[in-house]
This record gives sequence, C-alpha cells and structure tokens, in this order.
Amino acid sequence: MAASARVGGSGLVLSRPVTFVTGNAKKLEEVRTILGHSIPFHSLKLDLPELQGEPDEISKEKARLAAKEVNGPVLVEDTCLCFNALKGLPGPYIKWFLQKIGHEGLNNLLMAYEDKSAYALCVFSLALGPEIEPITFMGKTPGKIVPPRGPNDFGWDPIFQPDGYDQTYAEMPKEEKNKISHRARALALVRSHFAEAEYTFHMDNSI
Ligand SMILES: O=P(O)(O)OP(=O)(O)OP(=O)(O)OC[C@H]1O[C@@H](n2cnc3c(O)ncnc32)[C@H](O)[C@@H]1O
Ligand SMILES: [Mg+2]
Repeated sequence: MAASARVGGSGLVLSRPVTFVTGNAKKLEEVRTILGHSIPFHSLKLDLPELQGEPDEISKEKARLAAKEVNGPVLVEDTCLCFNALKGLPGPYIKWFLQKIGHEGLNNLLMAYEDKSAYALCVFSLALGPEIEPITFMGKTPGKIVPPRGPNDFGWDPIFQPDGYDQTYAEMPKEEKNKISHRARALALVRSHFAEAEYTFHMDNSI
C-alpha cells in the first residue's frame, strides 16, 4: 500500500488520515475529548519502544518509528513529569519510575528538597510519512508534587497539583484537567498547525 504526500491546491494532500499511535488508552481518551472533531484521525494501539534522550528528540524518533510501522501520516506523543529539584528528572523516564516506586516513592525522591515544584510536559510529533521529518508541538503545565489525592485511574495524576489549583489532576473534573493540562496545551498547537496547513486527506491509496 503506497503512502505519500504531495502539495495540492491549498495545502498538502495526504494519502490517508493521520493515525494517532499510542499504547495508552487514557491518553487516547483525553486526545479524543480534547480534539473532538477538529482533526480527523484514526487510532492504533501499538507499544512503541521507550526511548532515551531529550523530550523532543524522543518524541520525534517515536514518530519516525510509528510512521514506518503505519506507512502513512502519524501523530504520537510522549509525556514527561519533571521535578525542578532534580533538574528535570524523572522526565521522560517517569513511566518506569512510576511503575517501580509508585506515588509514594516519587514523593520520597523529593524528601531531601524544599522545592517540590514540577512540570508536566507533553510533546506531540506529527510525521506526514515515513520519509518526512516530524514536526513537534510542546505543552507544559507547572505545578507541584504532593502526596496522592483523588482517584488512581491515570498515571501520576494523583500526585500532580497544577499551580493555581488546590486539587490534583486526579481530583479535578476531567473537563477542568482538559482545559489546562500539558496535553491540552500541546494539542492547541497541533490544532493551529492543522488549521494553517489545510491538509487534504484522501482515502485513495493511488496518490
Ligand atoms: O504508547 P505511549 O503513547 O508511549 O504511552 P505510554 O503509557 O508509554 O506513555 P509515555 O511513554 O508517554 O510515558 C508517560 C508515563 O506518564 C503517564 N502519563 C501520561 N500522561 C499522563 C497524564 O496526563 N496524567 C498522568 N499520567 C500520565 C503514562 O501512564 C506513563 O506512565
Ligand atoms: Mg511510551
């Protein structure tokens, strides 16, 4: 199946709609809610390798790998939770830290420091095809790390309290999180990009 992109009348014409590739059902749920019908996309559940490096490079490489797998336009995202006292760590390695030491262990990492401030960072990368250099979009929400409060249904939500709120991500209504989250901020940029680029998506594989 050929996947290609070419410049059309007002913007790039793509061989098919964008596929959002993630192994995380909660991410997908938030992306669907935040984007609504503003960008047409499919989703594909695929566990891509957990890469190392700077957040934007990890996200770009993830997009390159996903575009090869899908052989077409893809959107991926990588989320980091960065502690200022630890110079940005665990950052992109938060998944393993959370899995191994949990909410309590993450709080304990900051025990020796007065500074409990942190930020949630979301980096989306859009690759229009396997041979096309990905473009990245970053969203950041500052806050602090607190002992867990609220339902434990999405990652580190119970221990992240965004600045200006007395609730953690887990305690606040989903609509509220989706207004101010790292993911919502990054997706606002993705949406502006799509609005400006005026891509046309074809279901026809022959272009
Ligand atoms: O397939 P992908 O998209 O990579 O999904 P993932 O679960 O592996 O996600 P990441 O590699 O981006 O790792 C981020 C970790 O942070 C968690 N996470 C991501 N977004 C979150 C959010 O908005 N709130 C709380 N936890 C989040 C997620 O469950 C992971 O443990
Ligand atoms: Mg991952």
